[in-house]
Order: sequence, then structure tokens, then C-alpha cells
Amino acid sequence: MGYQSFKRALKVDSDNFVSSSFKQQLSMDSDPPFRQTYKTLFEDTNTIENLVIAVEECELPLIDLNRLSHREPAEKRESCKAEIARASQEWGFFQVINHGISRDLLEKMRQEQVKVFKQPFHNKTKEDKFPAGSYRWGTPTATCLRQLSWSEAFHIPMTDILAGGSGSFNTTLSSTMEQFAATVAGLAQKLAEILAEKLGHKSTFFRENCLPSTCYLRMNRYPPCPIPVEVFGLMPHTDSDFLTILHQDQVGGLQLVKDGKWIAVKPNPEALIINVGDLFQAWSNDVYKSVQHRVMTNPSVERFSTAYFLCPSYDTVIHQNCTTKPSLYRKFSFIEFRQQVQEDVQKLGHKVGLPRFLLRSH
Ligand SMILES: C=C1C[C@]23C[C@@]1(O)CC[C@H]2[C@@]12CC[C@H](O)[C@@](C)(C(=O)O1)[C@H]2[C@@H]3C(=O)O
Ligand SMILES: O=C(O)CCC(=O)C(=O)O
Ligand SMILES: [Fe+2]
Repeated sequence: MGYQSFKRALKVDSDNFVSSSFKQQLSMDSDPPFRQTYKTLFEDTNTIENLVIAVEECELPLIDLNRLSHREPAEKRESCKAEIARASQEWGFFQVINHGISRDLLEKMRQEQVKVFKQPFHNKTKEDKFPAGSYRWGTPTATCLRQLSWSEAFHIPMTDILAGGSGSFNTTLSSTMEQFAATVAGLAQKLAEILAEKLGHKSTFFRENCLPSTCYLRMNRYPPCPIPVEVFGLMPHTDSDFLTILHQDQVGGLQLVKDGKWIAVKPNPEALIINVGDLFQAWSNDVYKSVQHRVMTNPSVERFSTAYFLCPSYDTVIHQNCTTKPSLYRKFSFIEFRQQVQEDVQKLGHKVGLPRFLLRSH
């Protein structure tokens, strides 16, 4: 199907969708209870715009990490590192295969994740059951449908899991998360060191500041959504970390900005997705890019993903010393950055992020 006819087909589907199944579906109950809680956002369904924009699907740069093995010749290792750096500059995103995380562990993590989300809503919101504030759903600050994320998540500070303070995360889930995080942490460190090395730094910064206990694990669930054209699964955002390692299922829905346009990521069952976060962009003085990404909803299929965020301790100061160019950003600590993001989300309904820390002269 050509691009235009694809666009037309989508438009017809969405028109039918909005007029027929929409009102009927809105009256149904769901878990989490999006429709009851965000009732006012759905009140005037006539104002729902037909925002149907066909987005091209693409393959992210695919990097085979087998080439980093010490058994491989030095040129192969170097060309692999160069690809990692190039993708982080040009895309801010890439996917890796032969990453060292076993299929069994990924599968086990997914099963445990599905189980924990299957619990009734009232269990997931119980503060004594899960680490305080770790269960999140929707967007409490949303004032219009475009600000609503149609998803639920457990956003867990690794410190809670490592200290054994994981509330009633059952022991199987806790130990699976711990095993998953420990393995993925090794990969995150390796990639961060390569990116630092390609900036001309043999850096111990990441080993010293991004500890197993300062990182975050996020389990996402995107329930089917009756009005997928208008509502995001996860609002457009950049990640507030150094690097993110993402394991997604086969449903698809992740999109990112490339050369000013949204493009859809084609799921690859063998690959993990890596993206550069705001802290690496600042630390590299804009060499590596933290790009906007979002998740689209699906009318009939639920979707799961797991993200590991490589984060430093809160008092770590982010400051570029890897380029000869003048710094674009002022020095800031991770806690300052997090607090600013939270304040902006509260006051404006969205994250501002790095632009808040630009030095005036630029
Ligand atoms: C409402 C929001 C919370 C969030 C920033 C945002 O504007 C949109 C996405 C959210 C998200 C998702 C991924 C990460 O967990 C996070 C820390 C981020 O960088 O973007 C959160 C933000 C947050 O929880 O503060
Ligand atoms: O679910 C996805 O594909 C992306 C999730 C994401 O962007 C996040 O958790 O920060
Ligand atoms: Fe993200």
C-alpha cells in the first residue's frame, strides 16, 4: 500500500472508530479506571480532533555486541564502538543484539511483570503493598486528553529492591527484578564507558556515580485504549537519566523524533533498545542526543515494556569536561534536575528538561 492510501485507510478507520465504538467503549469499565477518573477530559467527545498522521516505520541502527569480545580483532571492536557513538549522536537511539541478557531471564521478568499488573487496581494503589509512590497510572496533572498517558507503571528505585524494602513485591518478583537489574546494569556500564571513551575519556565517572542502588527499574503496561488516535500510551518525553535500556514486546507503539519527524520503531524480538538520556546529553555537551519519544496506544492489544534507567546518586554533579567547546549547560546536580522536572510537571503539565539548564549566552 502506498503512503497516501495508507494514510487514507487510517483516516477512514479512525472516523468509524470515533463515531461507532468510541461512546460505547467509554461507558465500559477498565482497570486502571481511566474513564471514571478522567471523566472531565472525555466529556466533550465532539472536540476530539482527528489527528491521524501516518508515521513511517523504521529499523533503528542495529549493533551486534559480539564484536566487543576480546576474542575479536581490535579493528572489529573499534568499529563496533564507533557505531555505538555514531548512533548516539545521530539518533540518540539504537538496538543491540548479542547483549548478554539471556532470553530466559527476559522471559521470566516479563512473566512476573504480567502477574503483578494482573492484580486488582485497589491492590496496586495500596501504599503498604508496594514501595511508596512506585505505582503510577494515567497523568494526575493532565488538563486535556493530549496530556494523558494511557498506561500504568511501577517506577522502582533499585535501592528499595536491594535493601529488601520492597513491600509486598513477592519474593519471586523481587529476586527476578534484582537479577534482571544486575545483568542489565553491566551492559549499561559497558555502553556508558564506550560513549565516554569515544569522547576521549577513559572514564571511571559511571562506575563511581551510577551505583546499582541509584538506578531505577520501570515496568510499563499499556492497556488497550478505546480512542487510540487521540490519547498517548506515554506522552512525548525525554528520559531523565544517562542511558535507558528497554525491553519491549512485539506489539509495537514506540516512536521517536528523527530529523524533526516522528518515526515508529519496528520491534525486534532479539534486540534491546538503548537510548541516550538528558544527563548524557549534558555531560557530552550535546554530542550525544536525548531525543523525544512516545508510545502510541492500541485499540485491542495490551503492551508491556521494561526500562532500566542508568542514574547517578542524587548529589552527583553533571558537568561537561569532555569537549573543548564552551559548556552549553550550567553545572547541576541530579537532585536539582529531578526536582525541576517534578515542579514543571506539576505547574505546566509537562517536563521542560535540559533547556532549563542552558547557559544564557548560548
Ligand atoms: C508527566 C510526566 C512524568 C514524566 C515526564 C512527563 O512529562 C512525561 C513522561 C514521564 C517520564 C516517563 C519516563 C521516566 O519515568 C520519567 C522520569 C521521564 O523522564 O519521563 C517520567 C517523568 C516523571 O515521572 O517525572
Ligand atoms: O514502553 C516503551 O516503549 C517506552 C517506555 C519509556 O519511554 C519509558 O519508560 O521511559
Ligand atoms: Fe522514556
